[in-house]
Amino acid sequence: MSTEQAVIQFEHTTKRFGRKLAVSDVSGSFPRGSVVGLIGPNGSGKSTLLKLAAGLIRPTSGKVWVSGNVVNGRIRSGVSFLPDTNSLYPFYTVGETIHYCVQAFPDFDLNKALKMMEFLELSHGQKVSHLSKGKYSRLKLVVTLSRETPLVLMDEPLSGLDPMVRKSILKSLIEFVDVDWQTVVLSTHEVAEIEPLLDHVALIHQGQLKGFDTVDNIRAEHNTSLVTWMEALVQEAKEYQGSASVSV
Ligand SMILES: Nc1ncnc2c1ncn2[C@@H]1O[C@H](COP(=O)(O)OP(=O)(O)OP(=O)(O)O)[C@@H](O)[C@H]1O
Repeated sequence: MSTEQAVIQFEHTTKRFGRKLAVSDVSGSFPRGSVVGLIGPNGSGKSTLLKLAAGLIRPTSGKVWVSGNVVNGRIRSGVSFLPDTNSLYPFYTVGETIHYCVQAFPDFDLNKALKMMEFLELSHGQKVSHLSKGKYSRLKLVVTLSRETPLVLMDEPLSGLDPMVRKSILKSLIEFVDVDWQTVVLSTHEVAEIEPLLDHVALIHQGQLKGFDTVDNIRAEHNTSLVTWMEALVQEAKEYQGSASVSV
């Protein structure tokens, strides 16, 4: 895939935290205009890959390209990032948070935010520190998805949302994304729940990219669900490691 077609490109990207190898020699491209699911077991390196693409951390070696430019530091424009931590100012109200975003991000679409807030039943006067976990997660989604950026990165966007509603919430919010020019990459453990929303899926295991394909191909060629595809590849990787460790 050429750099023009790819919105994110990893080129032998490695990230170490001290002695811990979090991402190991990942090479691959994520295409423009799709919804990509980053899946893998706990601690496999999903968050680290997203942070590398957002420029929040730097690779130990190798490169990361976003929209054709090498990532050298935090990207303020062109990328909207939803972290898996509590990232909102607790002393603001919901309305003040939105106002802050309008000031901070020239690409913030206020009309979109207001529509999402209405749909998600968020009231302007509520203080962020008083929001329930679910409402807090909803506000994070509004803040992230209201930005008109070519790349939207979301780390565990379903966390904190009530299992009864999270699928319908995410489905409705993804409809606010214009896949003609925007790409969404989201990490999740809830593979089965989000399968219908995804165009592509990338499987990360022990810091390595073990699989990348369209969801349609996985269903057609492997005649299986994403969960089964993921489990088979993880098992294969474990068996390979087992056989490699006994060979001399
Ligand atoms: N700042 C850090 N310092 C030390 N180790 C880290 C740091 N961040 C991540 N790691 C380690 O790197 C590995 C990959 O972590 P990462 O958070 O990227 O995985 P993940 O797939 O997002 O996990 P989860 O699904 O549990 O959120 C883990 O072993 C983790 O403990």
